[in-house]
Amino acid sequence: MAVYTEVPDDELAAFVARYGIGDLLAVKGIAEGVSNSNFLLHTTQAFFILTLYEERVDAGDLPFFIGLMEHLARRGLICPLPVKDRDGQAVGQLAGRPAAIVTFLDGISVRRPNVTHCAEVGRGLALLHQAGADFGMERVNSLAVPGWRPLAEQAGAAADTVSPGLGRRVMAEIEAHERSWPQDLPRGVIHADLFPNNVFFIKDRLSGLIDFYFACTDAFAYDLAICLNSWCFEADASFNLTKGQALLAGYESVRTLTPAEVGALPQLCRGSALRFLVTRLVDWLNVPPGALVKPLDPLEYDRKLAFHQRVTDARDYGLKR
Ligand SMILES: Nc1ncnc2c1ncn2[C@@H]1O[C@H](COP(=O)(O)OP(=O)(O)O)[C@@H](O)[C@H]1O
Ligand SMILES: N[C@@H](CCOP(=O)(O)O)C(=O)O
Repeated sequence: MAVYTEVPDDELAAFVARYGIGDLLAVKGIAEGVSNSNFLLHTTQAFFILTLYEERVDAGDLPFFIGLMEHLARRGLICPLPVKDRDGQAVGQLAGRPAAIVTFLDGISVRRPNVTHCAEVGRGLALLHQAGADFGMERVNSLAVPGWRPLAEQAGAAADTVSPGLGRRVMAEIEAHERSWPQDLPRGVIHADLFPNNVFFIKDRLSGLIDFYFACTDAFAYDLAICLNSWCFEADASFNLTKGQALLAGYESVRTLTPAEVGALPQLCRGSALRFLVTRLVDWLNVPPGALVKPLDPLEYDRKLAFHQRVTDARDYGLKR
């Protein structure tokens, strides 16, 4: 359960009162998520989500995240809308942390996506890329290639306690990407963490996207690679080509990939598997004492990486050309 920060009742009541969202009827810590502390608020008006931003989120980035959700909502994308307090501010301080309240989205996330879900998320991702096109702000991706080595170094020799030889495998992979990461691909606002837990469905139709706290300015095809990794593998680490085909076709029903993006896709998939391998590895080795959180398995991404290392052509992911 991701609740790192406990909030005293009186502080919470005073915080909520600033937002004019009715009186608090109930509050529950939310079990899902690993990055921030999230609470479901039930007030006399509606349900809301309260997020306390934890260490991984730089407070200086909050105007980008908040502004992005407002922008995407204006462009018709269904995503949480930050609520403003009586001074017109979306971000306040609660229990010593920056905190915000956003609207609650209906729908449920799926644990085992089917082919229809994959097609829907591909289409949704492309719509997000389009909707972000005229968002005026930029944010550097702090978890792009230059961010991987410091994380691997932080894990250090302890990586091999998770799996023998893991530290060496990760370093070799980082060096390969540092030498040859594709440049000049079409770029713009990307979600950068559009995993199944961050996408809601109602009856197999995508109903909303959440968790924009890794969003940044980077290559669109890298975002697509993150989705291929998180939506199209089976539990036994085999890649499901039908799901890959559906996800890519869903994406291209809105935005056609350029030849450069198609050519780069295998390396982008490899790199994005590595990105989640290294962040999970560091989290696995550093669970904060007392935090109610279950770290995610880094080796799931080690197995996915092994698959990508054998791929040479975007057709291996289901691209039809
Ligand atoms: N706007 C929202 N509407 C409905 N549920 C939400 C919303 N935001 C978050 N949640 C719930 O909270 C969980 C954790 O949120 P998430 O943003 O993924 O946290 P984290 O930033 O820790 O990853 C989600 O899986 C979902 O169940
Ligand atoms: N999606 C990442 C972890 C980030 O978790 P979230 O709860 O912020 O979506 C992973 O699977 O490693």
